[in-house]
Amino acid sequence: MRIDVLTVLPGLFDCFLKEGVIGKAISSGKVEVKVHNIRDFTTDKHRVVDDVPYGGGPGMVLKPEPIFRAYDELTKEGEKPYVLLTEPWGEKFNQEMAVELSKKPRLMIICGRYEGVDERVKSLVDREVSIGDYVLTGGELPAMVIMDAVLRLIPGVLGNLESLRADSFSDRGLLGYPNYTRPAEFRGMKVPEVLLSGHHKKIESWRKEQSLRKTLERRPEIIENLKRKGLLTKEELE
Ligand SMILES: N#Cc1c(-c2ccc3ccn(Cc4ccc(CN5CCCC5)cc4)c3c2)n[nH]c1N
Repeated sequence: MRIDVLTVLPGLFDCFLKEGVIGKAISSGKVEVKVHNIRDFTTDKHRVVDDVPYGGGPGMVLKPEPIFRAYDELTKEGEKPYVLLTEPWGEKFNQEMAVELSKKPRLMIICGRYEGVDERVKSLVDREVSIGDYVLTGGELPAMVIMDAVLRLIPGVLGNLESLRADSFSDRGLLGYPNYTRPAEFRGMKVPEVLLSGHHKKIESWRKEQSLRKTLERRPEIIENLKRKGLLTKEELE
C-alpha cells in the first residue's frame, strides 16, 4: 500500500513514520508513506497556503490551488488514490472502516488546518473522516490515527504477532481481554488461575468471554451491531 499525506505541518509526522511497527513497515518496504508539504505546491514567493474566509468569520481557510496542484502532481502516474479528508464533522472512523481502507492499493489523506479547507477541495475527496466527537487543532493527528489503524492490518506489518492476532476479535471492534505478565502475584493481586494452567483451549475461551463481557458492559452497541450483521457465533451469543 502507498499513502500520500498532504499537510502544512509535515514535521508532525517525523516520529510517527520512524518509530515502532509503522516505522519498521516503512523501512522494510512493506508499505510506502510519503508526506508532502502543501507549501511546496504554492507558486508565490511567500508560499501562501491560506486566506481569510469569504463572508467573514474567524480564522483562515486553506486555499484550494496548492492542494489541487499537489493532487495533480501526485496522481500524474500510477493508480488513482482513494482520497480521505480529515474533518471534525466527518464520518466516524472505526475498525470496520480501517479494514475497508486497508484493502485499497493507494490512499491520499488531506490534512486540514486553521478553519479547514476550501469547500472545493472536497471535489477531490472520496471520504470525509472524523476520529471522534471532540475538537482538535488540525487533521494531522487524525491522519496518524487512521494510518496506524489501517497499516497494522496490512499483511506482514505486524510480523510474527500477526498469526496470534489474526483472530477476528479485535478486527470486529470487540474490546480486548485483560493482559497479565510476571509476577504471578503483585501487591496481593493474583493472575487468574486459568492463565497459569497452560490449557490453551480454556485460556482462549476465558479471553473470548472476558472480551465479550467487557464489550457488552462498555460498548453494547458494538455487540448489537455485530448481531445485526450476523458476525457473532452461536457460542459467542450464549
Ligand atoms: N478528523 C478529525 C478531527 C478534527 C479536525 C480535523 C481537521 C481539521 C482542520 C482544522 N481543524 C481545526 C478546526 C476545529 C474546529 C473547527 C470549527 N470551527 C471553530 C469555530 C467555528 C467553527 C474548525 C477547524 C481540524 C480539526 N477535530 N476533531 C476531530 N475528530
